[in-house]
Amino acid sequence: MALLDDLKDGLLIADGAMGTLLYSYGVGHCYEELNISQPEQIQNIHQAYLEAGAQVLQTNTYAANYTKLSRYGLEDAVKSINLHAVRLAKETAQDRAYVLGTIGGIRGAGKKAITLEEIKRSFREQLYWLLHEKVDGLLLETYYDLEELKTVLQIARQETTLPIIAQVSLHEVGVLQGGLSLSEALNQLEELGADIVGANCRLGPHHMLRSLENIPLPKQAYLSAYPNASLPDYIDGRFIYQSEPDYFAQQARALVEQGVRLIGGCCGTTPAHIKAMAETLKNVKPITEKEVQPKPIEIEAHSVSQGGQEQLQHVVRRRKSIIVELDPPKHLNIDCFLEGAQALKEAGIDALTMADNSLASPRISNMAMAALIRQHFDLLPLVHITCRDRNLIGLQSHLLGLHCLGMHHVLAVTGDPTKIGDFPGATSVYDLSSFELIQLIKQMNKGLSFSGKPLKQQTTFSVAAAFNPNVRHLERAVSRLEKKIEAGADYFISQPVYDHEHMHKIREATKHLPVPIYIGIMPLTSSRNAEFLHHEVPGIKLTDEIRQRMASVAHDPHLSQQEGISIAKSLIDTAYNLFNGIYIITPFMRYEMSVELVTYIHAKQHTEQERELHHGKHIV
Ligand SMILES: Cc1cc2nc3c(=O)[nH]c(=O)nc-3n(C[C@H](O)[C@H](O)[C@H](O)COP(=O)(O)OP(=O)(O)OC[C@H]3O[C@@H](n4cnc5c(N)ncnc54)[C@H](O)[C@@H]3O)c2cc1C
Ligand code: MET
Ligand SMILES: [Zn+2]
Repeated sequence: MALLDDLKDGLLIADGAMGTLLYSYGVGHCYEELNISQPEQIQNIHQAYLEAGAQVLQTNTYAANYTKLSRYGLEDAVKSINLHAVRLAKETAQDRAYVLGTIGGIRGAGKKAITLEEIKRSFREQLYWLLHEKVDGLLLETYYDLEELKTVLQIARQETTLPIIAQVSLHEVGVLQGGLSLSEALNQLEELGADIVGANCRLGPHHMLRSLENIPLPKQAYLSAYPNASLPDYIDGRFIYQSEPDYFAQQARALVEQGVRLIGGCCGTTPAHIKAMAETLKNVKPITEKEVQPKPIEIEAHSVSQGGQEQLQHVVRRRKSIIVELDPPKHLNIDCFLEGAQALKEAGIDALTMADNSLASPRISNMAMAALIRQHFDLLPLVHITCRDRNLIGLQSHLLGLHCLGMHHVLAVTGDPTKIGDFPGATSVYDLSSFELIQLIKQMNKGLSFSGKPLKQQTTFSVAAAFNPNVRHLERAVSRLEKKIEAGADYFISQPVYDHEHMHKIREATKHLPVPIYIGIMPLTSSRNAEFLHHEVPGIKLTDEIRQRMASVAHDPHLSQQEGISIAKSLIDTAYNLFNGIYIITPFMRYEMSVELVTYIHAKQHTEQERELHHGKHIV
């Protein structure tokens, strides 16, 4: 409790970075493992911070949990790494500094698909050993995801009465990923029992200061800040931070004027920064009152109409609806694509879906082709977006571009692996999973970027997600759909299905879902095509009967195409009675096959309407 007593009417100077300092010395391996293999190196760092004037030291345990250590095969070393870390810091500190057991956020800047259950397990184990070794307090730091920080804070609060410092990290000034204001986040942390609340990392002193300006002093808790030294530069393959200790010290003073009482440094800071800061703050007293002009974060979002365009998920609830996939060409002769789009428009489809480099092979950008078909044929484009080809920056810029072009229908998918495409060595990005991409788009629909920055307008995306029903355990695929709905999916589009019985099973397994499904139908073009799809394309399985039917006409290309159409029609007959949405996938730009199937569906609809009319008349 002494630490908190000291803060009652004074400041506490904390230490600076551990990780980036080790990195600057050339350490390229797990930093926390050095507690065991190079204890003197860690103690030298503690010693240097202590001599610089730090009154609070952090243990070298930022990533010393099961989840992060397992990346180095060190998952069994959680206990020893944490125990050693506390001993090293305490031996150095003696009675001259407090020792905080540090536990870093796991989810990091992108909300990686790691469950809270796993985070809790990892956290509990590390917490146990840090408390066991009698630290003076806990430093929960670098949490970009508030949900994660709140979860672990509650666990820590139950386990100890020691001082707990809870620090978030921000991408943008004053606002958390997801759009919550820093002030509100700190409020919530205080309510959950954090003794000191604040922010660390990511922002240099300038942006940290701007983030803390205009936020009120916490009610009971104290305020902390551990800014980075600067923004990092990338020189000769290494990240370098500007080293300007005097500037850092001046900014630290300004931070104290905003109410900060526990002040240290994060990435890029060194003992020189802490020394300059300690000297500058020597006789400085904390502020006790702060006048704040509350400045609510202006989302300024207003929605933009889609020009009367009804979203597909509503259309398909109301009536039968057909969408057709026609993929952009892999070459620059686009005549055939445009002819196909025109023919499909005339056949009366609801939307044309265009893959995003499907099978991981480059095609003309679907955004460009979408612009062309809208311009030429006033056809509704549905643009697939994969997480494979664009990082978090590229994805957002792509989505903003689509919105500005008036393209509001997207399908959010992971993307086929590059291994199966034309460039098997190409990198795959996967900054986001398909679930996270759906969430991102839905956040943009609220007027916020990934980092919480206001977009000044709400996007109006209607978001489809992928459904692969061709799996052994259908219930598992359905539970993925449920998660996608939770993430915000408005409707589903499925892989092609080639089995009548399975189609009934799919209907049974999905009928409870609150969102509609477009069921996939792809006409086969030949027996070879059928065999390839069956044996080599992930997510597609054909029945023996269908393969035999195609094999029986293998000698004649025309007959093969006819047989393919006839199989597709019979699958449509089944699908038609079970689902309102039909998704036809055009094989090899043979759009005339898709046109024939669309016409077939319309004829069915027509007959049905006639029958209903007739029946109705009869009743009257
Ligand atoms: C309608 C549709 C359109 C598509 N368009 C494109 C496109 O334009 N470009 C492109 O490159 N790819 C496209 N794909 C392929 C798609 O990206 C991959 O097939 C993807 O892995 C499945 O969809 P998802 O991205 O939603 O995956 P998710 O459901 O998020 O699955 C991601 C990972 O989980 C695994 N997984 C999926 N289901 C299960 C399960 N039941 N149990 C355990 N693990 C599972 C998968 O193997 C995958 O590795 C499309 C797929 C569909 C259905
Ligand atoms: N305190 C930790 C360190 O300096 C925080 C790092 S933030 C990525 O290593
Ligand atoms: Zn940092």
